[in-house]
Amino acid sequence: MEAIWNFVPKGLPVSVQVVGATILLSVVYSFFTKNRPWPAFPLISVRGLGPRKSWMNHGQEVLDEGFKKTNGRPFQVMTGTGPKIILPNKYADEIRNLPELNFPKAFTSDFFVNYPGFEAHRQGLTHDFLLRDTVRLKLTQSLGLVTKDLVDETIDTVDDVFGQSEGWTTRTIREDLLEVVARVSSRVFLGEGLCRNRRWLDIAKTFTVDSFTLAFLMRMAPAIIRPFAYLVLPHSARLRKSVRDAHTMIVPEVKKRKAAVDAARAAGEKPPKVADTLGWMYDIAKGEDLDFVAGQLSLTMAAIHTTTESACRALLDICKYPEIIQQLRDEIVEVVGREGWAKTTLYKLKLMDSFLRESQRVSPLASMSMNRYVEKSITLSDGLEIPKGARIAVVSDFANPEVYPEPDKFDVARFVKKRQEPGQENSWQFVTTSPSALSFGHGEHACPGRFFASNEIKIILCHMLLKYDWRFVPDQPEPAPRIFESSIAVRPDTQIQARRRKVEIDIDNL
Ligand code: HEM
Repeated sequence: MEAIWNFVPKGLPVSVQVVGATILLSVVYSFFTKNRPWPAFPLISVRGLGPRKSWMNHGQEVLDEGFKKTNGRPFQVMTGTGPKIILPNKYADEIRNLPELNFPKAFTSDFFVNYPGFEAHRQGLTHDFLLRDTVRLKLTQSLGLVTKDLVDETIDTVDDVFGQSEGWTTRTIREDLLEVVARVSSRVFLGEGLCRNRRWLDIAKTFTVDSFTLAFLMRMAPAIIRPFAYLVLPHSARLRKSVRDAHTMIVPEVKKRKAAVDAARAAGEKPPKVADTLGWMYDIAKGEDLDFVAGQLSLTMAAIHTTTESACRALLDICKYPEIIQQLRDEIVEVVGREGWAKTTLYKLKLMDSFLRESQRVSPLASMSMNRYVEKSITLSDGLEIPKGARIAVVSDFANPEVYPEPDKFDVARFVKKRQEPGQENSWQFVTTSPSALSFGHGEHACPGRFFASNEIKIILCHMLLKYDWRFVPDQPEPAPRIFESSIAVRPDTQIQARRRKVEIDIDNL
């Protein structure tokens, strides 16, 4: 130590010494924490940029280039938080249930879980069962029970958001659908009171975007200046306020439920039946004192923007292929008109189901899925070794002509036809995952909320298609998506037009 001080010029002010020491420590820290690429996998970059910038700004091009360069072999990309190994789609089935692969840890470093505001992400990492089991064991088992709530809230919300005008009005469609989905989902997540609470709806709508944007911007910054970036970026203050406000609203609800359950137990009675995720989460926690606010924010994050994106793309596809709308309306009038909102109605909307799957195939939310963290080195059946500590993802295969003949064509009935083949009835539903359909992931961690999302989108679309005509804004170019890393998103300023129409059936009173 004394030897180091011998290099420091005599008489240097202490403040300068401190600054110097900080810079030196930063360089040493960056050197040791720099995420190095894995030696056995080619690292891909494009357009003469570094690998990190290439991935952040031209993710899709990097994936195309990677497979071209390696002739379809695995390669790696450099994300803002280290390398990620990209596997070709053929590995999807083989890795889907491997116990060596961890789902939540794949996102730990992407979301800075130790910073205030990222509690929901931390919750997913430390108690991932809470969300998964609440959705899988409670919500999905209660889909029949919650249909009425979904329908009631959709009726009010769609009218509130899109109005009664019989002339064409221009809508910023992503924002509008986000409001609809936030309200309809919150009805089932938090009950009738909070689902219309303006502050909760703002949180439900902004929390995901703020946390993803903040994490993205922090990933762009070199590791050493991330703490400063966190302090100055406005998203972090908004995120912390959202968490505080969510506490104020949700904690009293949790206490109410806890009191009701405790009172019933004390009286030797069965706890009251609940039909919202807050109550279900409390059940799943089995007395463990978990952070239910983070749990709700986590649920909101998993559910609302994904569902909004899918509904939005479906509507854009209706504008792009206007001949579809009459076919979909005919089915709604026939099935919903005949059966109302019976338990099997949504299952019987087979053209709508096929349409949603085709929409997701042609415009997926991301060009890869199945993000996992490798906890223990694995060797796959063809000898491919994936090292412990690596993060991996599998590339989607939505344009494979062997699975999807004429893959460039939008065929609204593609999956109705597939389901009519012998033994294929259940293999091609919107919610069925497979290596060639990774929009909901695949295997043990495939999205447990997809059954709920499917019902919710169908109910919302039934109302929007019967009550309104839809079209692109005349003379405006077709809205292009926004691409970053591997995500493909509808631009927030995307506009289309709506016009109220006469309904064929009284869909509000079935
Ligand atoms: C169309 C809408 C949705 C899409 C496209 C979607 C997509 C996904 C994807 C790609 C995954 C990762 C799967 C994997 O890597 O294998 C996932 C996981 C998850 N999703 Fe969804 N999701 C949607 C809606 C929902 C909804 C509505 C909920 C809750 C009600 C939900 C809850 C979850 C949960 C809890 C996980 C984590 C599963 C685990 O920990 O094993 N999702 N989702």
